[in-house]
Amino acid sequence: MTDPIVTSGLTKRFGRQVAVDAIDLVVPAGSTYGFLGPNGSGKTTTIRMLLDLIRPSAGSHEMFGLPMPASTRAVLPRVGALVEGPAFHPYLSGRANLNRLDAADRAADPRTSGRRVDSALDRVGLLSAAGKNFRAYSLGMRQRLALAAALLMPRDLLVLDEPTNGLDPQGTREVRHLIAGLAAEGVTVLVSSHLLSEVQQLCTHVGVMNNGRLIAQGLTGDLGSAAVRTVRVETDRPAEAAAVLDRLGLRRVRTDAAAVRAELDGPEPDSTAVPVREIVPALVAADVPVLGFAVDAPSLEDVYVELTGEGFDVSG
Ligand SMILES: Nc1ncnc2c1ncn2[C@@H]1O[C@H](COP(=O)(O)OP(=O)(O)OP(=O)(O)O)[C@@H](O)[C@H]1O
Repeated sequence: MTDPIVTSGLTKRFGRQVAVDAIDLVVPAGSTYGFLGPNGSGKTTTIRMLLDLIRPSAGSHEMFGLPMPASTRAVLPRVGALVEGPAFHPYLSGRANLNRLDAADRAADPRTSGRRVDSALDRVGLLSAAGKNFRAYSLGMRQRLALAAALLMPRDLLVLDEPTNGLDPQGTREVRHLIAGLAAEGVTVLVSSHLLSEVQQLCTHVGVMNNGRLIAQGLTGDLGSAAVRTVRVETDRPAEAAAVLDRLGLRRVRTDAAAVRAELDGPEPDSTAVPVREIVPALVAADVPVLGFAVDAPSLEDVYVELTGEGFDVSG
């Protein structure tokens, strides 16, 4: 199957600032692709270029194998998008707002409009609040309505920019569930997020943006295993422990008051990696008291921090 999104050197400059810097993004068919990165890293700008809301400064992209923006009219009906929310009318109900949007879609059959609108409202859990005025909606309800708007027609690809922004934990879980359900139906989903835990739970693939560049991309599981494992030795003699780890050939040995940490292996499978089982005996042989010992497998968070040098808001 053709990949729904393939970009080549896609670039956007605002004046002198390079917001998106020559990225080669590949969103495979059937994937749930988590587009991760800190605020300002270029995710929204990328999404806006993909949807032809702004024109790239350089590079190109294809969607479903068709060149963009030349094929916008053929491609966009296959794409549901949640980007900066559609303009909802504040004095109309949620349902009336969707009715308007549905009526404006030339591909939508007016005879089945009511059914489409109700089913979209139901999917996002807004059916019972459908009659309320939009302006009485909470931020979370507005976000759900925007999602419902993206789901009015069946889509091959959904592009969701921070869909859980403004949602409470319950709402976040529901949106995650909804996305998982759509993915299970075969819809490809590109979802941007600064929430690592969200991406880890939901996405088959991950791309990490930093300073406008796509610095990593691949299967969610592979990204974690590409990073190094670390060893942590708790001891009241950290300097001596550090000397032992150093001698064994561990990398980036660093100490604090009560522990020593070091890297066990490099990013690639490495035949020169130090066997874990040799570490504690070597410490004991050097008379270093070992009060605790752990090998930490890297999480996606470690990879992210390693790649971007930034902390991550994992709690949301
Ligand atoms: N229309 C614009 N004019 C000038 N600069 C812009 C414009 N849109 C975005 N930028 C800049 O481009 C950079 C990338 O912004 P973008 O919104 O794509 O990041 P992001 O990763 O989506 O972050 P966020 O999660 O905060 O939306 C930022 O430095 C931003 O200030």
